[in-house]
Amino acid sequence: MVRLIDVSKAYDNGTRALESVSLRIEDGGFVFLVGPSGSGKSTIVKLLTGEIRPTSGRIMVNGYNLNTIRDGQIPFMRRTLGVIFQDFRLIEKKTVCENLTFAMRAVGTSPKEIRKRVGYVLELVGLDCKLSCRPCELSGGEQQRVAIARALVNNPSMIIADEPTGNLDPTRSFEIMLLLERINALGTTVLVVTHEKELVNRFTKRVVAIDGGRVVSDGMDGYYQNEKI
Ligand SMILES: Nc1ncnc2c1ncn2[C@@H]1O[C@H](COP(=O)(O)OP(=O)(O)OP(=O)(O)O)[C@@H](O)[C@H]1O
Repeated sequence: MVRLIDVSKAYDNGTRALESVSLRIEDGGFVFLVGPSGSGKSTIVKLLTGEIRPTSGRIMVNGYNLNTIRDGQIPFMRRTLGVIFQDFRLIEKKTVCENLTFAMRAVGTSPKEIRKRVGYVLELVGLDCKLSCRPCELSGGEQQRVAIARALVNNPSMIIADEPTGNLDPTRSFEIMLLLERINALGTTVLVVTHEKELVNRFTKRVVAIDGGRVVSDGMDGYYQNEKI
């Protein structure tokens, strides 16, 4: 479970990125986080991953209190999260299989478990036939599916997808959202940051909208309630 309680963030140059944000995402939830450019979406993601600390307020992520967490515990907290970015961030010189294996070796998984899990996640994202390809041999949508598979290999409780469809055409974007919906149905909590209004409107999901660093709406309607956003 994720909780932000009255969280504010001012950067070193004085920019007030978030003002008293409170947000709760239950285990197994699916949430779209939407808002215009500069509204504070990435700041929320960075706070959740422990990349930055809040100026005030409390943050809990999957059982870790980020206000009191020791530096040595941050890698363990991060293992509860799988993060996906707009630009995929795959290792270009490695094959699909090696990209996934690398992420699992980094946390000390046994070779037997790696083989089993890599096969499972690649089948889940529909890329089991591409395991020997390098990223440059794949389409944008396929590369994003590899990035999703990599985020899933270590079995995180939650996937955070930061503009996962920003580089994809509408059909591929919809397929990626369907895949994230399927992953959510299998039990993983999903937070998707996006500005793609049409895409959000195709799903009936909780939509949290932020503007000027504040939560301006939070509802299950599956559409932007605030026309300005
Ligand atoms: N490292 C930083 N130092 C100073 N100000 C920052 C920093 N990072 C972000 N900001 C400012 O904080 C505010 C929120 O930025 P943030 O990146 O969270 O917005 P966003 O909603 O993710 O925007 P976008 O959709 O364009 O990525 C903006 O005013 C931005 O200029």
